[in-house]
Amino acid sequence: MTLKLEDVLIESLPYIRDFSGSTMVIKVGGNAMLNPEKDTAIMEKIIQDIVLLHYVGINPIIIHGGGPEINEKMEKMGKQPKFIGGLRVTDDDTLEIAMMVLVGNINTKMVSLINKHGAKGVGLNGVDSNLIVAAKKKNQKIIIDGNEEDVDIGWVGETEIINPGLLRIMIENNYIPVISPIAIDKKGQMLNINADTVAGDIAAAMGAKKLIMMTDISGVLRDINDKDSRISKIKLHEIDGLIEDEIISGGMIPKIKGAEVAVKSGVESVHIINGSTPHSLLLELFTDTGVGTMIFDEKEEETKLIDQMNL
Ligand SMILES: Nc1ncnc2c1ncn2[C@@H]1O[C@H](COP(=O)(O)OP(=O)(O)O)[C@@H](O)[C@H]1O
Ligand SMILES: CC(=O)N[C@@H](CCC(=O)OP(=O)(O)O)C(=O)O
Repeated sequence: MTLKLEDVLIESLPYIRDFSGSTMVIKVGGNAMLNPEKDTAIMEKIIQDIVLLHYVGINPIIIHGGGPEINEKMEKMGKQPKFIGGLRVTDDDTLEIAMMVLVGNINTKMVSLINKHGAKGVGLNGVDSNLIVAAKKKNQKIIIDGNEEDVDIGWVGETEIINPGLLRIMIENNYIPVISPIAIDKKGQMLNINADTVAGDIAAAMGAKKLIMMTDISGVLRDINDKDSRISKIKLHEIDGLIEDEIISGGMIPKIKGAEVAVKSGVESVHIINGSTPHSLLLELFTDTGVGTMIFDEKEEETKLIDQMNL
């Protein structure tokens, strides 16, 4: 059945009413926004949707990734990308490349698209006004040839403090902040930090209503080889089991952990959706059809239901 435009608009009304005035953190993954042809068509569609959110009264904060672009640049420079637990092993050169790609390239492109569509974008990274203060991540234990070894993964950050003052000023003044996942430590050393981790931390610090993570897959799959096995809802207490049973692996680990941090801090729900499906963000937020995986705290849901019954 094709819905008429007026039906679609009316269906969105309760959502717009509920979301207007709230802050939403939107994490746009590198895989979601760049198609293999490297044109900016998908990125532009995502940005159009975000500008629309802005004009219906939502305060969007964008965190972007760029993993595949960093891989490509590294390979061009003769370096082999390496990941441990979903995090990039980052030596001096890799940090330079990551900053070049994230801050210099992707961030600027996204801001220019926001401006093109009539809103005011501002590019930031964790160094600006000490937005993301991090510490170098401790050595990671991994199994090599059956033996447990301690591996230094280099200039990778683990969030210590988020200073959201600058973000609040921007939102109050109608700017859309676009944040690259580069952090700074207390001695002034730059650190590469996973964009999902940053998104979870910023959503928590800003008391966001929702965190939306846009990736290249329709959500968390029970079987990674079966695209019809999407888990539509994950409760907070189910997360550890999904990691232990290795249902969730690789790049999905920092995503679900970022989601956990956000929900534990009071963010209503986190949604993992396929950003390369055009306008999936609008479908997820403004229609009755959920398109991805929603992560939430069942205890909060129960309290909300009881509150509604007592009204
Ligand atoms: N259970 C799972 N369901 C879905 N994707 C998974 C799962 N486990 C691992 N993944 C992997 O996580 C990837 C998404 O993470 P990542 O590549 O880091 O994306 P992004 O660049 O959008 O952050 C998927 O493409 C998939 O390969
Ligand atoms: C430490 C670490 O892994 N940093 C990430 C930062 C970019 C990122 O997170 O990009 P996606 O969202 O596209 O995966 C990296 O170097 O790839």
